[in-house]
Amino acid sequence: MSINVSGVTKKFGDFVALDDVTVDLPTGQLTALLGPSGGGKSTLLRIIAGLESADSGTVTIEGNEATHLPPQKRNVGFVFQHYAAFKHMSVAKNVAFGLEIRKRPKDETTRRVAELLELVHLAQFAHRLPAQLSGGQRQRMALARALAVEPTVLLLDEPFGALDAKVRKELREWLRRLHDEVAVTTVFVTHDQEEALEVADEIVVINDGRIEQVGTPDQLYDEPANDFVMSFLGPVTRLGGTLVRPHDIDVSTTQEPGSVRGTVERMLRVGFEVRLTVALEPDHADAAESLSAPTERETVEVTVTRATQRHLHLEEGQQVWVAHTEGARAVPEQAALHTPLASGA
Ligand SMILES: Nc1ncnc2c1ncn2[C@@H]1O[C@H](COP(=O)(O)OP(=O)(O)OP(=O)(O)O)[C@@H](O)[C@H]1O
Repeated sequence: MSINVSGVTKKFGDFVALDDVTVDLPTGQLTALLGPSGGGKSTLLRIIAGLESADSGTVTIEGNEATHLPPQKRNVGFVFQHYAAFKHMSVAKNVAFGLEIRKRPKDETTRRVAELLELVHLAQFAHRLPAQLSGGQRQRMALARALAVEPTVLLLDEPFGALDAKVRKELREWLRRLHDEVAVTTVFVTHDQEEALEVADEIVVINDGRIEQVGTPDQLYDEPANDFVMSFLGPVTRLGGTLVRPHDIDVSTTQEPGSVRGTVERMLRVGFEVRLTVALEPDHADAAESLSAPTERETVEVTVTRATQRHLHLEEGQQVWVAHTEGARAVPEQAALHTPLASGA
């Protein structure tokens, strides 16, 4: 195990930012720390980097006890959301900086910088100033600079967070390819579930200073440990006291065993899929209650393909029956959900 965090607690005054966190981050992999804002992701990353110290617990990097080592002795590379480049130095000089202060031979530095600029596809911009680069190019320069000193571990704190959606998407595909080429153990912070699912080998879900689940993207998506992880990783809806993904619900125009009757209230076509909002028939108990206090009908979100919609001739106002698909992942609904349901996210 490359990075081992054991029993780490961090408080800011009375506020517990990390609560007895233990996790192993595997060597050579790309791991995402994923969770909502304020959950403690950056604090954990900064403790691994040595930029913040834990109140208790230990950090080991490649078998070396690092808990009390200063950042420069941990051999980690770090990239922040807003990268502070040396404004008056060329891109090549910025990348060379770490090698020069380590007094590496000049020809070695020149060769290494050329290699790195090639790797991050900035070779043609070597002599530009950072201000003459786009935001995405600047972040690639930041990565080259962090990689220059051959860190054991690369730590990225929302590296693409300040960029627009299109560039962000390009850069995360690029990061995945870069990691496949360089294979340095990389940990990156993100609050974007799509980014984590698309890029990471392993995801650590952090919420309220605690780890909710650790697993591969498939494990987290298919076998969420609890309602929080399930809601955070993709759209969910409620049916029969459980949380279920909208595409894990079958729609039928005839009654099937165990199905619930409802009416298609809204139908929205989004690309290749069709999203239905089905208002469920209240059961007898609810119906009796609603006589005294009329309440809104319970609705369930269902996603079907265009082919299914056409085949069943589904339209608004139509009566349908809904049921969990066989083998659907359904997590019992808890009294209080940690986050609002993210339907259609
Ligand atoms: N230096 C500090 N002093 C006081 N509170 C802090 C400090 N740093 C972080 N916190 C608090 O600790 C909690 C966790 O912060 P952290 O930055 O680790 O969260 P995060 O999951 O990275 O969130 P975000 O995605 O918004 O960056 C937050 O509530 C934050 O306000």
